[in-house]
Amino acid sequence: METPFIVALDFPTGEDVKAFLQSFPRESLFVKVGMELYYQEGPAIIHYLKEQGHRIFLDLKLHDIPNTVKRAMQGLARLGVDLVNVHAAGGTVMMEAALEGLEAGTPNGARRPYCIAVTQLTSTSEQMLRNELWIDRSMEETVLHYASLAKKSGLDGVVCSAKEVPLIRKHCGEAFLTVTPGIRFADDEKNDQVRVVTPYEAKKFGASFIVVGRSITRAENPIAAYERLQQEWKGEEKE
Ligand SMILES: O=c1ccn([C@@H]2O[C@H](COP(=O)(O)O)[C@@H](O)[C@H]2O)c(=O)[nH]1
Repeated sequence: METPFIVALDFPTGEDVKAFLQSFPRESLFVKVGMELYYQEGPAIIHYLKEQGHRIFLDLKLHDIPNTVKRAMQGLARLGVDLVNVHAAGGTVMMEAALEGLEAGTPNGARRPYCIAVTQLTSTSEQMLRNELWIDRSMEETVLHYASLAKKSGLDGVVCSAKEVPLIRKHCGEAFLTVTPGIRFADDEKNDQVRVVTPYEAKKFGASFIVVGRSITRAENPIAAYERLQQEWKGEEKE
């Protein structure tokens, strides 16, 4: 899945996506389709993006009883996306069922989509963890525990903040994928994100992939923002 940059296509319609992608006429991107877009456009948007040569992270964060997740994953595997996910909070039996569904649904000769688990959303703070979710552990301990459950279930990696990557790498190994949203340039608004890092910091923490939405999609010049991302990843942080 070579490029480390995943562009979150958080748009309400396929037409908006097409208009946005016109800025990148010659680029084969790694894009993320989330709930906003998929719930409106369904499989058609996946077929369109595949035809255009883009790689796809279908970010639907499945979290349900094991049988439901297994059957849903069986259908998603047929779409031919590269990466899908679940919530680790669904537990190991649910995560194992997700993999079984993906394996059953992957067409002969194709590679099954990578499957990763959300540890804790990057919009969650340690205070929310304790006061709302009643998880009486630090953010790092909680994220590491959920990552360990994902690894034990056979998943390929996790969604986490880049801040937690060094700890996860140490315990789950270098091959375990860390896909990290909550990315902002130093001069950006955080919006609803809490555990935020810059692209430069994410690289230093060792993230496998960074997921970038509004910093590119809502930029005045998305191409310039994408190029800035590439520069920062190479180690050149803008002052
Ligand atoms: O913990 C998570 C899991 C998923 N996301 C998704 O990533 C993008 C981030 O968008 P920005 O505009 O760069 O904030 C968005 O699609 C989320 O659904 C996440 O942010 N955190």
